[in-house]
Amino acid sequence: MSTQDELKKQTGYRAVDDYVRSGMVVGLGTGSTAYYAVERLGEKLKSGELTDIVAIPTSIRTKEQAESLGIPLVTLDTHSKLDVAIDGADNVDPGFNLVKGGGGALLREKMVELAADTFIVIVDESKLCDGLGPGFPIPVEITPFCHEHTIRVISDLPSCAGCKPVLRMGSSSNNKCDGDEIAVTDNGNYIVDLHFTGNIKNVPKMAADLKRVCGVVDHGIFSGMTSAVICAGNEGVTVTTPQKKDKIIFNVVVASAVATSIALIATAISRRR
Ligand SMILES: O=C[C@H](O)[C@H](O)[C@H](O)COP(=O)(O)O
Repeated sequence: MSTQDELKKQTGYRAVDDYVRSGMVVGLGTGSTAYYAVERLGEKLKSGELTDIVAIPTSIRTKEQAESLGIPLVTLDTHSKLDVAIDGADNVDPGFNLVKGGGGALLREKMVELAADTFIVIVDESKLCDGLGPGFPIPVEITPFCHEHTIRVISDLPSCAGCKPVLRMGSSSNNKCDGDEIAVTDNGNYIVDLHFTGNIKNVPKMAADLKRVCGVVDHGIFSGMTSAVICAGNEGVTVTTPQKKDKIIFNVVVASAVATSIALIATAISRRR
């Protein structure tokens, strides 16, 4: 197993160990990192450490893996609310915005993960970035009908200015666009990968603009959804939550406000003397 796979395994196992309890409805992500969370869940069900679990897979690949491990599966049609969903990501920025869909599963992932009370993102440290855009192209799932027109409409959006749209070829589960055939998602759609050379200036605006294009089914920007990021690196595994980060920022702001006030009072006192 490569070092990167070892890190992926650490995050996948940690997510199941920390966040999955007996009796839960669990969303199963897609990709080489989520693979290990599914593996761990199967292992714990088999050993009896976890019982009474049902899971919702986010792709045909994950469904097949879960079935092979004997994990009981349901769908959003019968279970509209999940306790927890665990999935990888292609990029994570400091504001917990994600790029997903490198494996072509973004639509089912977003549907399932939006329905979860807690959404745990599992990544190795190579996925962390300063800003979305240059690190990984933004996948957009579009209908096959007149897809060239839809791609033109997307590239004409002011919020997508400067992006290079590339229709995904070959397998939907890589963003390399190799192969002679257009890649088709589990939902029968195409994917266009938007390549940016610099950081996207206004991620929420771009996400909203993309969503409004008729012909776009959904996009791979997942904002405001993350409950925690479990990240494995050479230094170990860290768990970061938006609340924890806000608290740190708040503490820094309060500390600097207190320091400024003390300095002002000290200056005022020394002037009086
Ligand atoms: O469509 C695929 C998903 O969004 C994956 O979660 C994402 O591409 C990360 O996959 P991996 O863990 O294989 O890097």
